[in-house]
Amino acid sequence: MKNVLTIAGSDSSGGAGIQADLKTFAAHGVFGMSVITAITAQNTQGVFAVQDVTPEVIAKQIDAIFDDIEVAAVKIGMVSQIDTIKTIAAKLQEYGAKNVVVDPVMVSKSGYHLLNPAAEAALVQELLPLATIVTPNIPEAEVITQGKITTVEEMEAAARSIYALGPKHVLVKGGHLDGDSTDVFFDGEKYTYLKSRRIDTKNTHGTGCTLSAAIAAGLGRGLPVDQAVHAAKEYITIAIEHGLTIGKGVGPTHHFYTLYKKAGMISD
Ligand SMILES: Nc1ncnc2c1ncn2[C@@H]1O[C@H](COP(=O)(O)OP(=O)(O)OP(=O)(O)O)[C@@H](O)[C@H]1O
Ligand SMILES: Cc1ncc(CO)c(N)n1
Repeated sequence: MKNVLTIAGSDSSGGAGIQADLKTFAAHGVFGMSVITAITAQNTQGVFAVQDVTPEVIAKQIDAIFDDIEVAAVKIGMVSQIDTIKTIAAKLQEYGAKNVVVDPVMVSKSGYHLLNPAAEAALVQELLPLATIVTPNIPEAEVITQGKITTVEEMEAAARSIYALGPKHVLVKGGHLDGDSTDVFFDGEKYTYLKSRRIDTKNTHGTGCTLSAAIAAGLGRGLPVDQAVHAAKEYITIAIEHGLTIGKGVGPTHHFYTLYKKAGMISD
């Protein structure tokens, strides 16, 4: 089995962050490991508090893993602060981490700043050059490129200018545009479009985390980047289709629908 690491924040309600990533890894048959960057008090209705983990303890968690265990891929999610970002970047370089997926998490669906706005430039400068692939949603791509994105053509232009910042591949996610949910993938030469019809649901908590974790799982299992991205898009689409009405707000997606169905554990 391949070992895949998530470096991200904890979501107490289990729909996003570390918890979504580990469920996604389990559903993909890879062994999941975690470095927790921050603890959030969060549920389907909002984020109520955040405690950042110190850079020293983040560095120790990374050392504990890389000193002992082969890491096939790394996914980076919520990184909170400039010092957190610098610590992660230095450690990943020290250990020569491969197959690095950067999900540039900035603001939660409920509007909470999970990344200190003052740390946006550090995320771009320190983490994007280390990324095998970076997966911004539209608002994140707007911050990175400092421009407005309202069409697929503007997503293409954004993917190209984000590519110029150093990542080997870019996936601009279209979940925030109206109409079909088309993601734009750019490998430095050509664009590929990952289309899915828009699923009419409120249960989309953690979709971005899940997609990036699924890409990391695919890379860890040895898939080429484009195949890992396509497989991850199929996975997130099924997970959204069978999203769970848990809590009073934006519920989580279903990580194990296909597996449970095959095992005869669910009938619908
Ligand atoms: N209603 C929907 N129907 C179909 N696909 C969707 C829907 N919403 C999001 N997606 C898909 O889910 C994936 C995640 O995209 P999205 O833009 O929602 O990420 P995000 O905003 O980073 O998520 P998060 O809130 O977890 O940060 C993309 O592949 C997107 O196309
Ligand atoms: C901890 C955490 N990471 C990422 C997200 C995605 O928005 C979230 N809601 N919470």
